[in-house]
Amino acid sequence: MIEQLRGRLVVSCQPVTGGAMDRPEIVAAMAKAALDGGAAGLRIEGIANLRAVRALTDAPIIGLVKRDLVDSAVRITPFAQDVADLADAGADIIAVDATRRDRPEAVATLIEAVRAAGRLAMADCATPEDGRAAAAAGAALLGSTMSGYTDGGTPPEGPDLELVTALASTGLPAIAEGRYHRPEQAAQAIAAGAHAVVVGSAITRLEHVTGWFAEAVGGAGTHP
Ligand SMILES: CC(=O)N[C@H](C=O)[C@@H](O)[C@H](O)[C@H](O)COP(=O)(O)O
Repeated sequence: MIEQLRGRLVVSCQPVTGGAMDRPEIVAAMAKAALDGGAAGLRIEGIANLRAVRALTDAPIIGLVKRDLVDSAVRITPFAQDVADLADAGADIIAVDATRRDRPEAVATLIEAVRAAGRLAMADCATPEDGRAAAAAGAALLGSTMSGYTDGGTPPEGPDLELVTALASTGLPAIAEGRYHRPEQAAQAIAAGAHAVVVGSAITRLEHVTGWFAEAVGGAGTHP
């Protein structure tokens, strides 16, 4: 499963929440189009979306659930029950937030739940320390997913290639993810030691990509 992703592109098919594309059948169509375009794997949020995509491909799927909790800023797969639901819906790899922030369930508990379900744990990290802790807890892959999103400020413009290199130095496969908006940035990630690159917004968030162009010519959309 991990070998299938070596040096390849993973497309995250996560529509803007509540947007026009936010329907399982559309997520499934985006996933099929991404595979047809050369993606080796997919990253899919939500149980209904995951079931719709699983029904049409055997390609590796990274599954996650996002929750907006009142007492924690952690959003990605915060509960062991989410892990069980994702495994049941057919995720091959299960992504969990691996940042060291206040959270309802410990990172180690979530990784253990992934392993108990017979799946591979992807630790979504913000720092090299997150990666080292997740590796010690049994994660199979380390992602740079959370870099730039944990301090409440505006994230930087570009991706965090330094973190990719740091995560790769643990010896586990490092997944470059977060703000890869151009093909040359994805290629740089592989050169920096990434095992695979996840691209989301630039491929599957039509509102975002449209907004980049609309802003450039002086307009504004209704979605962020
Ligand atoms: C921080 C967070 O919650 N990231 C999420 C993780 O699944 C998604 O919203 C991102 O779209 C994904 O990481 C891909 O990144 P980008 O869309 O920048 O290519």
